[in-house]
Amino acid sequence: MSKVVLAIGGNAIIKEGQKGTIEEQRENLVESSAPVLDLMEQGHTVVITHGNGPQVGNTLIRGEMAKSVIPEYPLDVYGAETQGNLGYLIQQTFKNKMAERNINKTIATVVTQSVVSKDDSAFENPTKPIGPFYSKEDMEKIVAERNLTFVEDAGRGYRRVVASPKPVRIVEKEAIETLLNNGISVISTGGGGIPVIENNGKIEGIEAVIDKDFASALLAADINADYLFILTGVEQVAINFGKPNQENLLEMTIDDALRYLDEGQFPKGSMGPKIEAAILFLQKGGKNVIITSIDKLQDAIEGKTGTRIVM
Ligand SMILES: Nc1ncnc2c1ncn2[C@@H]1O[C@H](COP(=O)(O)OP(=O)(O)O)[C@@H](O)[C@H]1O
Ligand SMILES: NC(=O)OP(=O)(O)O
Repeated sequence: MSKVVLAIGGNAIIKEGQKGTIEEQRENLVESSAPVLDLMEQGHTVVITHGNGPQVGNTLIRGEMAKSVIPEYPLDVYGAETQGNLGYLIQQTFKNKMAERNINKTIATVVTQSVVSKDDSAFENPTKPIGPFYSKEDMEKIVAERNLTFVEDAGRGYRRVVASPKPVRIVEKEAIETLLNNGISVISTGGGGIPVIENNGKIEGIEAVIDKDFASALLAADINADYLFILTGVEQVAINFGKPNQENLLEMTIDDALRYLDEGQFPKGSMGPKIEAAILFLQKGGKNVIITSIDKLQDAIEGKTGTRIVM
């Protein structure tokens, strides 16, 4: 049986147009659980990683709005909060659904740190969209008052951006492997892992939000996963996305992917990092990497849909 890493987008847990209540997130996770449980039932070893873009942005706003009453925390600590919060929601929702289906397995969350380089140029050039989507008008009001950077995010509105350095090492890799080797399903590397740097032999947090697709690719390669699934809001990657001549792709070579990236087919804040993460996994020796939506997981594993990136 295969070892499968499933990277679930933060935007699948808080969907477009939703406010992000706990009820909404639980409901979205219930919906997401069935295809994952199918894989567990088939005997695959499952690692769930997840995004936190909407959630960490919301937590940041909560901290900023409450700062006259209670201390603000740095962004890495807010990232840790989202790992706990989402890990809890995922493990509880999935465990309840597993009980309904008599799947007798343990599922547990690992608070995960990802080492980044303090010299990463991303610290000078924020690109990671987090938090809610704003209209142009609302975004301009915020920018007039505060020195924040926003980008237009894949036609869905404007979002605040923060630094997103590349992960270079997953600190808790051995703990994750030990759990998997003992039959425990793992939720880890949430939000790409809590960003930390190495300083004189010690690790310490740094303010950023890591792209969960890069961190998932790194983890998947490190634990020799057979499959990396990057699960998002679309069934397939497309060229000319959203245009009348949109063409969905079942397979794409690395060369094609690099050419399309150059042409701007895959935006930096949304599909771009997923394609780059898929390439990273293959370059690190990974074999199967597929981008699809969670409801199409089974069809994608059978090669019927999704977009498979190949050497
Ligand atoms: N070329 C493309 N093909 C398919 N989807 C695209 C493309 N370009 C942009 N997108 C958009 O990017 C989204 C995925 O990015 P995002 O929502 O940020 O990811 P996540 O699911 O990790 O939160 C898709 O749901 C789609 O709306
Ligand atoms: N951290 C991260 O990549 O989150 P999203 O997938 O929600 O953008």
